[in-house]
Amino acid sequence: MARLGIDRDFLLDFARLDKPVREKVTDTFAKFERATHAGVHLEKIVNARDDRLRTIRIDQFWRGVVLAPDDGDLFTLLKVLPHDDAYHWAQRRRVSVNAATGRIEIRDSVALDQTLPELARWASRAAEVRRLLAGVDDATLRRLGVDDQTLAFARALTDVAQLEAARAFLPDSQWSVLYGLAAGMTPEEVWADLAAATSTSGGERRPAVTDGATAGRARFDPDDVTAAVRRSQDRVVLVSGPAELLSMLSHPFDLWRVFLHPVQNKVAFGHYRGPARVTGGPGTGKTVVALHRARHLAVGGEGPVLLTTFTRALTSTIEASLALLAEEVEIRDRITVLTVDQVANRIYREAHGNPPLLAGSDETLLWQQILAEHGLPLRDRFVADEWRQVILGHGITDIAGYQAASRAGRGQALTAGQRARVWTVIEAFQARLREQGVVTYAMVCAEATRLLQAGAVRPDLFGAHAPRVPVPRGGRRPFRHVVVDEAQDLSPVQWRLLRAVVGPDENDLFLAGDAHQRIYGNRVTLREHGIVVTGRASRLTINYRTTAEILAWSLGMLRDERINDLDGGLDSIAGYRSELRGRRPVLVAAPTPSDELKGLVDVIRRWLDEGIDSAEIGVAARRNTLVDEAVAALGDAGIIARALSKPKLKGRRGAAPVRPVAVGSMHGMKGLEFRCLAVVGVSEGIVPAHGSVTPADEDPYAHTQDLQQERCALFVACTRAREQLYVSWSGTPSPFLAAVR
Ligand SMILES: Nc1ncnc2c1ncn2[C@@H]1O[C@H](COP(=O)(O)OP(=O)(O)OP(=O)(O)O)[C@@H](O)[C@H]1O
Repeated sequence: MARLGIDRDFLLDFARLDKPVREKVTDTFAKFERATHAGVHLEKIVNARDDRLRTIRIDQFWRGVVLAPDDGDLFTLLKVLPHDDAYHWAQRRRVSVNAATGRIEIRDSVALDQTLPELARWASRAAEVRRLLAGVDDATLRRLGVDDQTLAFARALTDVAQLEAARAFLPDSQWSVLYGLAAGMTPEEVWADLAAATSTSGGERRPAVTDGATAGRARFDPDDVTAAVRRSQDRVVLVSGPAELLSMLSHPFDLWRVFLHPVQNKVAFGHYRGPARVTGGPGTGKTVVALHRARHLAVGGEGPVLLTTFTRALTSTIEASLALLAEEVEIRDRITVLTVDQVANRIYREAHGNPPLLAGSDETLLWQQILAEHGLPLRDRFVADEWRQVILGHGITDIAGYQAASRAGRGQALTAGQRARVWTVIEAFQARLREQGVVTYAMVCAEATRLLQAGAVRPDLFGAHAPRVPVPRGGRRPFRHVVVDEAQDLSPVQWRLLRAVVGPDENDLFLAGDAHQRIYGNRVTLREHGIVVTGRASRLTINYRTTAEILAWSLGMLRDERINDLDGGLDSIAGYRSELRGRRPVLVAAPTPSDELKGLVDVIRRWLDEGIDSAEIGVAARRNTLVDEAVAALGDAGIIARALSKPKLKGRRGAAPVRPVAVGSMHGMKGLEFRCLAVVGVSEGIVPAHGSVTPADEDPYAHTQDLQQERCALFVACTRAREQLYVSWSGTPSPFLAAVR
């Protein structure tokens, strides 16, 4: 049966139209979809480079451009433009099937033909200039899907700026191949991005990039455009009916809902025989993948899905995105979105009532008091972490267990004698908590884990979503699947809880995270908690959020850091890239803090004058006092701003909603993004924050880890910017800026 496909570019055009035109477009294509194209008139285009391109009338002024292959099986909406532009666009374009991926690609054939001679002339005149892709031979380019016309163009390139300018007319995936190679990626790395596409599209075997046996042999029918469209999940979505069409057209800006990169697609919809993990730099779409994964598992209907992370601010952004992705009530109801602490709390409450929680500051005081009483020359933070990370984190209940425990990632070694003394202090601490009748968050988590392991938790505690499989492997648990976002910041005790909340089974745990964005002091080796992802780990490398300029600058801050992953190895920033271009970050030194705030007001005013919506502007600072000062300075200048930690501002009844500039701590920025972002107070003594770094002479290991955490917090803040980043300080700049100033 004939079907309708929507191309990514069509949706982007549609998003930019005025509402009345959008309504007409929606009407036209809803009719088109209902009539299954019979009786709908598609206009041929005179002088077209590709006669499979047609136009469709929307009204007197607007036209849609449709790819209508000869077999009439699949119609793809490519563009929606004013009448003359639509014809002009379609006349110049040629559709082809990429030889490496089998997906469709569209090029501006006329522009390519016109640019090539000039480029070749320039290249031959500048004979001493090295050709951009001199290091890559033709056979490799062909294996990566570069065809004759693009190859000729690629050979004439001498500068990456020429390639950037050619983005508008080269076929998409071939452009990405050339750009990746020009940026220093190896053919194998470029291939890895492409190869994933084909393993999700019908299971055709893909040869390695170096596989000489298949070189030059066509693997996909170059004329079968319909098959190519079906393989192109990253740019065309096939509509399953009018409801899906309307849903897509009602959220045209949210491309992530429908178009996934082949690697994202493969990871989100994969079948895993156990826990799986996806890593990737900032903005590579890990949250997007986690959301699609959760929906996919919910659609699978094997049982309830927990989608979890570590803060409430993150769960609220996840909730909002999930509302867009899982619109069907039945599917949405199968997904529970809660922080790990909320899950623990609910389990604890069910068994024991509300936990009498000890405030964090009181916990610190108690540790200090007990350490003083026992005369143990260790820092309170060290012993508190030892208790949380090692003892509660491994469910240790006696001294023998502690003596035998792995302390991987804890730094300072402890002899058996020292461990015995630490154990005594910890016992005294726990006894004091019992006397006072209070518990800490970590204890709530540990107790919830114990209850789960003892089978003492009702399987329907989080909702009555009876699993289709009556008793899953590993016994009844509240969830059949768990999807974790921002996995790098969970603590060992939280991992134990998550391991216990879902039975060991296929597709049980799915983790998304980035060790470079670890902003809390948790060091975890997942294997120790029964979560083994070996053979089921993937990495995303393309940043969809931030421009290449902002990304490269931010990555510069982490270049020499040794970042531990979640499995005892090291993570790397190699290969993260963005294909978006923009302005370089602006760095501003102010003589005094008040001058710095004046500079902040000026830059925000400039952004507002440029037409940036105030809600798309953010300000980040390390200290909460600086957050308050920034809100006040903006307020005094007549710019409405809100501290993220404070309740939302309410407008007057009937008035337009208030859209304040968001001001938050670097930690509070996690999970957010802004078109324009100012990071202020990046001065010595503030970044890294004074009290947050253990002095090197007290504990060199903790010192290094604390510094890294602070550096990561600045990195997280800066990578929230999509288009413009402004970084300022007063007095001496932060030492973290030394590498990038
Ligand atoms: N396939 C896609 N198509 C369009 N936009 C995408 C795609 N994938 C991700 N994005 C967009 O990129 C931005 C970053 O995505 P997301 O928040 O999922 O990344 P992340 O890896 O979780 O980032 P971080 O680790 O920095 O929090 C979002 O605006 C998202 O909508």
